[in-house]
Amino acid sequence: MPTPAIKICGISTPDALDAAIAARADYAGFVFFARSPRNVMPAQAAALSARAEGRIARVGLFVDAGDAQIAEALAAAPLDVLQLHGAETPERAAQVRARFGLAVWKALPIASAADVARANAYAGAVERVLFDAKTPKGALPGGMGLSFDWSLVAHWKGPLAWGLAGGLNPDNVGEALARTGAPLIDTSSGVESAPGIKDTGRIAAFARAIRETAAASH
Ligand SMILES: O=C(O)c1ccccc1NCC(=O)[C@H](O)[C@H](O)COP(=O)(O)O
Repeated sequence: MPTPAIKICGISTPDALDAAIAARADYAGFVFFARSPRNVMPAQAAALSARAEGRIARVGLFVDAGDAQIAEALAAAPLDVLQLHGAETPERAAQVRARFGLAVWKALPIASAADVARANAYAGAVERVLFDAKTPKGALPGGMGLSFDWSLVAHWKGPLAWGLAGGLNPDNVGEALARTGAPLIDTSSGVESAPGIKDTGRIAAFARAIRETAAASH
């Protein structure tokens, strides 16, 4: 199995960003959502974006954001990908892609096969879907350390690129990769010591576990 792309989400400090780069992660996620313990303010995002430029791709995460909020973030911090993590429809996602001219990823909350099937509607509207765990009503829509039944997306052959998220950490990511063959793996709380506090050792261990699993499959 090829080594999947690795995304470390919820980065809010230079140390965490440097750890993701040192671990050879492909994507660093910055959360623009006020309720999140990982929320970054525009000035903070600007510094992180500049530090990341040319070293790791920058993903901005938004939850049901209007154009004005996304434009404000982009004015402060150039981004390479916009990740939509709310209830955005395929039409809204396509609108965001056209308006900002950036790759768009749509996160989908998964608890059943019907949830996975919803991904098909995003073909042509976004570059990638990210299968994540469904979180309880009223809770944050991501970054909760919850996983879902990986067999629902095992070796998914849909009409667009995809990724796996939700409750992944250095201890379980090898099994998740072996069981799903996901081409992109995303984590946030699984590489933290407390909500919003990234642990550089866990970031390194996460990437190592992924590479060891991929290498062992050859
Ligand atoms: O991380 C957050 O605080 C967050 C807040 C609101 C929407 C999404 C959020 N995170 C999304 C991510 O990309 C996470 O990496 C993904 O949900 C997996 O999180 P975790 O289960 O903690 O690894």
